[in-house]
Amino acid sequence: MSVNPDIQVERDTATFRSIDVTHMLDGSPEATNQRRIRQKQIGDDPQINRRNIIFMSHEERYEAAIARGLRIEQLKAEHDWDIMDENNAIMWCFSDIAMFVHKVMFIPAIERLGNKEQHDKWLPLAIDHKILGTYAQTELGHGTFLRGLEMEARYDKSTEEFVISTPKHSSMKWWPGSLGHSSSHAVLLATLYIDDQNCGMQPFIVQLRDLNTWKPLPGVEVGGIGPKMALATTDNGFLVLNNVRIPRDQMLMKYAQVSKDGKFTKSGAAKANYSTMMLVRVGIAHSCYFSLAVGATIVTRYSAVRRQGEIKPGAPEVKILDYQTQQLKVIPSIATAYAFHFCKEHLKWYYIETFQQIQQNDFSGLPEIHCVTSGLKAYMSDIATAQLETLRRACGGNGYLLSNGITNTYIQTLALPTVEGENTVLYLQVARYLMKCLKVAATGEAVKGSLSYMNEKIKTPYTSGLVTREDYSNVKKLLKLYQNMTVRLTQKAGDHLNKLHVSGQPKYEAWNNTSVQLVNAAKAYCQTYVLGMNIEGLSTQAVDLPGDALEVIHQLCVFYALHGITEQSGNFLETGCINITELHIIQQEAQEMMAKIRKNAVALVDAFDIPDNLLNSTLGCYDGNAYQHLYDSAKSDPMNQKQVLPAFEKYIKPMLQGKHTSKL
Ligand SMILES: CCCCCCCCCCCCCCCCCC(=O)SCCNC(=O)CCNC(=O)[C@H](O)C(C)(C)COP(=O)(O)OP(=O)(O)OC[C@H]1O[C@@H](n2cnc3c(N)ncnc32)[C@H](O)[C@@H]1OP(=O)(O)O
Ligand SMILES: Cc1cc2nc3c(=O)[nH]c(=O)nc-3n(C[C@H](O)[C@H](O)[C@H](O)COP(=O)(O)OP(=O)(O)OC[C@H]3O[C@@H](n4cnc5c(N)ncnc54)[C@H](O)[C@@H]3O)c2cc1C
Repeated sequence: MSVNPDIQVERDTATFRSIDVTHMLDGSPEATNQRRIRQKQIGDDPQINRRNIIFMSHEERYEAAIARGLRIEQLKAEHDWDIMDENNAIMWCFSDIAMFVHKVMFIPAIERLGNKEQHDKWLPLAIDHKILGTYAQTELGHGTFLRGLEMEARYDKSTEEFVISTPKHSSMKWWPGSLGHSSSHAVLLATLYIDDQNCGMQPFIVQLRDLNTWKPLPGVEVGGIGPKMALATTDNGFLVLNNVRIPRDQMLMKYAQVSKDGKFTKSGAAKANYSTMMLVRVGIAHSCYFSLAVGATIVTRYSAVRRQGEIKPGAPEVKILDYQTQQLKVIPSIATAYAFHFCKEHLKWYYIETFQQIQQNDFSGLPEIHCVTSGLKAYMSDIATAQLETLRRACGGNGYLLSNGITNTYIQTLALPTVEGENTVLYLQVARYLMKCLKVAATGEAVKGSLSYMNEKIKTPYTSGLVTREDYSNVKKLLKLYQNMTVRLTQKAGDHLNKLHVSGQPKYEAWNNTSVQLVNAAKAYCQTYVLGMNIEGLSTQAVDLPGDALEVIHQLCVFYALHGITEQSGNFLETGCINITELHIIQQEAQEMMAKIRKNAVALVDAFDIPDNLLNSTLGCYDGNAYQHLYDSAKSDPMNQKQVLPAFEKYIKPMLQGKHTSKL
C-alpha cells in the first residue's frame, strides 16, 4: 500500500530529521538499532502480537495472555535479552500478560524484603517459573491505609509457625493481580501479632495452590473479583485464609525478624517494607510516557490525514490538524510526552542510585525519593489519563472504536492513578515533605535536594523576571516562575495549617482542613519537577542533536512551560508570580509556539519510532491509510464472517412476521 500523500508531505516539509531525535530518545544510534531488533522480535511474533485481541472473548484473551507471558520468557532465552529488553517487552503488553504481577511485584518483593537464605530458596523457583506469585496487600476494607490491614499472622511459638487468618469480610485480600486464577504463591502483607502485641505490617510467603492440580490448598479460598474496565487478563482476585499455617522462615526477614522464641526485632528504616511499591511507582511513571507517546502518535497521524470542513470558505477541505483547536488537543500531548521522556530517564537513574545506597544500609535518601516517586507517579498518571481522553475524543467517532489503538491504551492507563497508592493520598505524602522543608527553610537552614530553590525564594520578594519578549521563551526564567509558584503555594498551605492550629484545632484536624491547599502545592511541586527535568534533558541528552532538531526539541520545552502556565493561570496569578498583562503575553506566545510546532508534529511523533505491529492502530499506521485500515479491521470482525447471524432466525424473523407477541 502506498503512503498517503497527506502524511508524506508532513514528513517532507519537516525542518529536522526524525531519526536524529529517535537516537536521542534511545540514547545513541546503536541503542536505536538494538531496540528495533528487539521490537521486531516481539512485534512479529504471532503469540505476542495483539492484533486480534479486540475480537477475543475474556477466556480466549486470558489464555492468550498466559501464552504471551511464556513466549516472552522463550524469546528472552533465545535472543539473550537483558533485563531492560525484558522490561520493555513487558511494558509493551503489560495489560495482556496474565502473570505480569509475578514479574513486576512478586519477584522484586522477595528481592527487596527477603534475607540471603530466603533469596537462595525462593528466587530460583520464581525466576524459573517453578512457582508463580502475586503481591497480596490490599484488602476489601483497606488499600490506602496500610496500618489498618486486618489479615492477621499470629506467631505460634510451640510449633514455630505463623497462623494466618481472615477475621472478617473486610480483612480478605481483594484486588491483587494474578491472584484469581494464575498464582501458586503470594507475598502476602499481614499484621503480625506476637502474644497479642501488634508488630505492624509484615510480608509473608504463602502457598495458595497445589502445584500439580492447581487446586486451592486446605484453608485457602481464592477466586477472581469479576470483570473490570480494562486489564481483563490480569485476573485480580480475592483471598480468604482460614488459619493457614506457614513455617517461621516464610516471613520475609530482611527488615524485621522473629526469632524461634518469638522475639521481634527490626532493622533498617521504618518504612523499608514499603520499598516494592516505590519500584512500581517508577515503572508507572515510565509507562505514562509510553502511553502518551502511543496516543500522540496515533492522533497526530490521524489528524494529518483526516480532512473535514473548510477554513477558507469554498477552498478544499482541510486536514483537521490545521484547526487551531485541534492543535490544542494534540500538541500539548506531544510536548508532554517529550517532557515525560526526560523525566522518566532521570527517575530511572535516581532510583537505581538510591536503591544502591539502601542496599548498603544508607537510608538517608529515602524521604526525598519517596516524595519524588510518589509525586511523579501521581502527577504523570493524572496528566497522561487526562490527555489520552482528550486525544481519544480528538478522533471524533472513530475515537470510540477499539481498533483505533488509543481506546485500549486509555482504559488501561486509567488504572494508574489508583494502583500503587491512590493519587490524592500520594500527593498528601508529597505535602508532608513540603511542610518539612518549609520548616527547615524558615529556620534559616539549607533545604537540600529537589526543593533547594526554596532557600532563595523564601527570602526574596517575587518578581516575574519577564522583561523583554525573549524572556518569554527563556526556559530558565519560566522555570523560576514555576518555582516561585510552588514555594508560594507551599507557604500559603503552611500558613493556613498554622492558623488553624493556633486557633485551637488539633494538628490532625488542621491538616485535614488544609488538605485541598496541600494537594494543590504538591501538584505544583510535581509540575515544576517535570519542567526542571525537561530543561536538564535539553542540556544533557539533547545537547548533541543537530541544530535544527535541537531547535524543535527546545521549542517543545518552551511550549510545555508556557502552556502549563496558561492551564494553571489561577495559581500563577493568585500567588502574584505573574500579573494579568504577563499572562496575556504568555497565552499569545504559547499559541505562536504551537503553530510553529504544528509544522513538525508528524515528524516529532515519528521520532518515537513505534512500529505498526506494536502500535496496533487502524488510525495511526505509519502509512497514513487510516480509512483502508479501518475498513480492513471491520471486515475481519468475526461477526462479519457470516452474512446472516443466528439471531435472525431466532428473533428478528418472528418479529418481522408479527409473531413477536407470542411466546418465543
Ligand atoms: C520491574 C519491571 C518493570 C517492567 C515494566 C513495568 C510497567 C509498569 C506499568 C504499570 C504497572 C501497573 C501495575 C499494577 C500493580 C498494582 C499493584 C498495587 O496496587 S499493590 C498495592 C499498592 N498499595 C499502595 O500503594 C498503598 C498506598 N498506601 C501507602 O503507601 C501508605 O499507606 C501511605 C504511604 C499512604 C501511608 O503510610 P503510613 O504507614 O500510614 O505512613 P504515615 O502517613 O503515618 O507516615 C508517612 C511516613 O512514612 C514515610 N513513607 C511512606 N511510604 C514510604 C516509602 N515507600 N518509603 C519511604 N518512606 C515512606 C513518609 O515519608 C512519612 O515520613 P514522615 O513524614 O513521618 O517522616
Ligand atoms: C487494576 C488494579 C490492580 C491492582 N493490583 C493490586 C495488586 O496487585 N496488589 C494489591 O495489593 N493491590 C492491588 N490493587 C489495589 C490498589 O492498590 C488499591 O485499590 C489502591 O491502593 C487504592 O486503595 P483503595 O482501593 O483502598 O482506595 P481508597 O483508599 O478507598 O480510596 C477511595 C477514596 O478515598 C480517598 N482517601 C482514602 N484515604 C485518604 C486519605 N488519607 N486522605 C484523603 N483521601 C483519602 C482517596 O483519595 C479516594 O478518593 C489494584 C487495584 C487496581 C484497580
